[in-house]
Amino acid sequence: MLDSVFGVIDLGAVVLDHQRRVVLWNHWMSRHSGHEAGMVVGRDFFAVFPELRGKRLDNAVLQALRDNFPAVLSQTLHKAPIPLFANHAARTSGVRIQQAVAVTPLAVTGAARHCLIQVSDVSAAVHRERLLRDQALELRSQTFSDGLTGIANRRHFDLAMEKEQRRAKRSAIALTMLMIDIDFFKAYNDHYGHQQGDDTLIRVAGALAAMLQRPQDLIARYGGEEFVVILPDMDSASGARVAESLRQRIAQLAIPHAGAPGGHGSQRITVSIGVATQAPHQPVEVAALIGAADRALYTAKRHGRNQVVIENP
Ligand SMILES: Nc1nc2c(ncn2[C@@H]2O[C@H](COP(=O)(O)OP(=O)(O)OP(=O)(O)O)[C@@H](O)[C@H]2O)c(=O)[nH]1
Repeated sequence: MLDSVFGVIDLGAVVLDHQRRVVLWNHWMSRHSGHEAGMVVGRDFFAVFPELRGKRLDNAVLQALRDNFPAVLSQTLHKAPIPLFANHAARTSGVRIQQAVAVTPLAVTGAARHCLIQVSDVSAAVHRERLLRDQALELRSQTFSDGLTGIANRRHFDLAMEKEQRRAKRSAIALTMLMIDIDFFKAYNDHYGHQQGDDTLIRVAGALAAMLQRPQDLIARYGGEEFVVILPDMDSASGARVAESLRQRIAQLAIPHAGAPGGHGSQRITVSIGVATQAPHQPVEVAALIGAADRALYTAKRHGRNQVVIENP
């Protein structure tokens, strides 16, 4: 009866004696390892699978036989320790079964301790797990990026800004932020239509993002045709230089804006930028910093747009 059970269970079962010789080898093991029981019974398990010598399973078997300790091999660390294959095609292409392996000491009357190695096929579970992880990553990136332009969204900005402000305060370094707004964008939409408005937003966002070179800099879509940039560890003068280069870059794109009031930026798409800086030893609230950048932007708009204005919080 036990033989029949061992023969049909959907699990690899191997019993080793105290010398690590194979005593029992079930049908599942024959099918997936390519070794028939007749070929392996009586042989050292680690001579059958020499690549396992000195590995985690070797250690687990030693502990079970010597110290009477059971062990479960972590699935995340040892995904496919034993060369076992679902079928011939998988063997040819070298794709192993993903395994969960447990080693259990076995007391045997009248003989030194044996151990049982159980191997289950967790390929489906691993596959499902990978799928779920990929989906979670995808969802996470959607939660933090703007659907239209692909740059960070407002939520991402809010979290990053809080974090950078705390870091700047703690490390007594400067923190600069820019608020950028496309000029006469309502007129652009009115003239070219909303679809082309969207395309232009994508182009402007891409051009601004490409100008930021330090990995710690972050550009986000703040809403509508407004963008924000966080420039950690940057003082006001350097921040203003970055802002000016961004302004020039957008003007250089030379995106026609026939709907802009005559004379403005030679009727090209332009941006106005407000700059605000938290000085190294003068931390302010995030809201105060954003407020200052916003006021600077408003001043830039009032003074004719297509320009950079600095305001301290
Ligand atoms: N195509 C498109 N337009 C948008 C989007 N979000 C906001 N807008 C438009 O952007 C325009 C912003 O206009 P306003 O805030 O009045 O300012 P403006 O016309 O840019 O003028 P100034 O900012 O004063 O230079 C509005 O017409 C919005 O409809 C978007 O996702 N796609």
